[in-house]
Amino acid sequence: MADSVQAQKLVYLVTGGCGFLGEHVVRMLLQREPRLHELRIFDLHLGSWLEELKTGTVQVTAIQGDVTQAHEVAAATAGAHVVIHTAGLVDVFGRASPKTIHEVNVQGTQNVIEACVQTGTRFLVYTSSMEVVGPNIKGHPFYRGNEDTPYEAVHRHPYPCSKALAEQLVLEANGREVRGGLPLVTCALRPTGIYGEGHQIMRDIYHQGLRLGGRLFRAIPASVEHGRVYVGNVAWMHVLVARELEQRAALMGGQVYFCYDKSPYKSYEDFNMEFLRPCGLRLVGTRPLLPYWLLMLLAVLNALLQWLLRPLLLYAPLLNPYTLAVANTTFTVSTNKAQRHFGYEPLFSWEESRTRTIRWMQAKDSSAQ
Ligand SMILES: NC(=O)c1ccc[n+]([C@@H]2O[C@H](COP(=O)([O-])OP(=O)(O)OC[C@H]3O[C@@H](n4cnc5c(N)ncnc54)[C@H](O)[C@@H]3O)[C@@H](O)[C@H]2O)c1
Ligand SMILES: CC(C)[C@@H](O)CC[C@@H](C)[C@H]1CC[C@H]2[C@@H]3[C@H](O)C=C4C[C@@H](O)CC[C@]4(C)[C@H]3CC[C@]12C
Repeated sequence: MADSVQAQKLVYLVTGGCGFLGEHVVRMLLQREPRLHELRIFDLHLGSWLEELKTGTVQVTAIQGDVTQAHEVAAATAGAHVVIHTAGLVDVFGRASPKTIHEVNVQGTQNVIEACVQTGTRFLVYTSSMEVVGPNIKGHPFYRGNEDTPYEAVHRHPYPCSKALAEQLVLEANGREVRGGLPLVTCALRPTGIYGEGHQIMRDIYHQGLRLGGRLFRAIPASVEHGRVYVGNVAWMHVLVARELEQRAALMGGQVYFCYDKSPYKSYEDFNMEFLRPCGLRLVGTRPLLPYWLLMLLAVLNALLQWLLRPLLLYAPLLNPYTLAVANTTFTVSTNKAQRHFGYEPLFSWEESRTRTIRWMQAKDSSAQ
């Protein structure tokens, strides 16, 4: 793309562009992709903040649409040079049915692939997830592994199953002929737990702490490492991959890359306290206050309550059997494949990532008061 773009201006499509990660990808493209002519933002729910983006030199086109509707995806894709597909149902709390999760994450991704083939779009970057790999249903730890580390990736939960299927579709589509006779070039990025400005789960945990008098009670051993990556660095990796995919198609096409940066290896709870402590919360206990079996019993009761209440209301607490198992299983990555293949270096240091996230939390806190 580097050769051809000097003459032509690029059209990008970002699906899920109004989501937590999607918004950062959109803003990063506008800031750091000088060859952009048009940026199409496709989402089921368009944000009002999109209006502020329409004052620049890049044509910003907001498209309200559903990835499960093939014709809507095809219409949004027609004429695009690159598709960054972040749209998805990120649900591990039982809010959506397994069927809906599959329709959005798997069929939606298939629709994006077919749209690229039918309309002649040659470059597709898919936002996959660490959960394609693990933690698996056996609770096997993945300790500072990389893209080549052997690991039994067996899943039962609808979300990781859907992400694994979607990723497989994307990678298998690499090399397919698109309209015009050239090959489709695809790759998949696997973020670990993303944090940063706009992270709803962090906001939920903060509000849970406020309801408990400024305290959170340790449920996970501090020794259980959970990989986290700053949203700005994940967005940057998406922009970089999209830029390099044509020039390095032979190397990058059909590849997966973990998203990583210099965020420290900590337990999920201890990592969150990096941002919640400056907001006045404290984590009670140097080790879990309740034994794992009792936590699992509470998690199962939450799942039962969710099922019983479903006809009346949506009860979707953070603690359920799946979230407890994931939080309780070490899963961290240590890799430099993205650096080796396309020169990725984190754009934001750990200190910058932490400061930005704290500022966002505190701004949210003050606006909520
Ligand atoms: N948040 C994380 O920690 C994390 C980690 C790894 C991977 N991911 C992946 O990153 C992507 C974005 O995740 P996120 O955390 O920003 O989630 P999010 O829910 O904030 O954003 C998803 C976006 O997709 C849109 N969307 C959902 N269904 C749609 C549909 N049918 N048609 C069109 N748009 C639809 C939503 O409206 C939303 O704007 C997902 O594919 C997710 O699997 C997220
Ligand atoms: C109630 C306690 C046990 C509390 O510690 C639960 C935390 C739990 C809600 C999170 C622990 C690990 C998180 C997941 C992980 O960061 C990676 C993910 C992959 C991504 O594709 C989607 C989000 C997620 C599944 C993320 C969701 C929240 C946790 C399960």
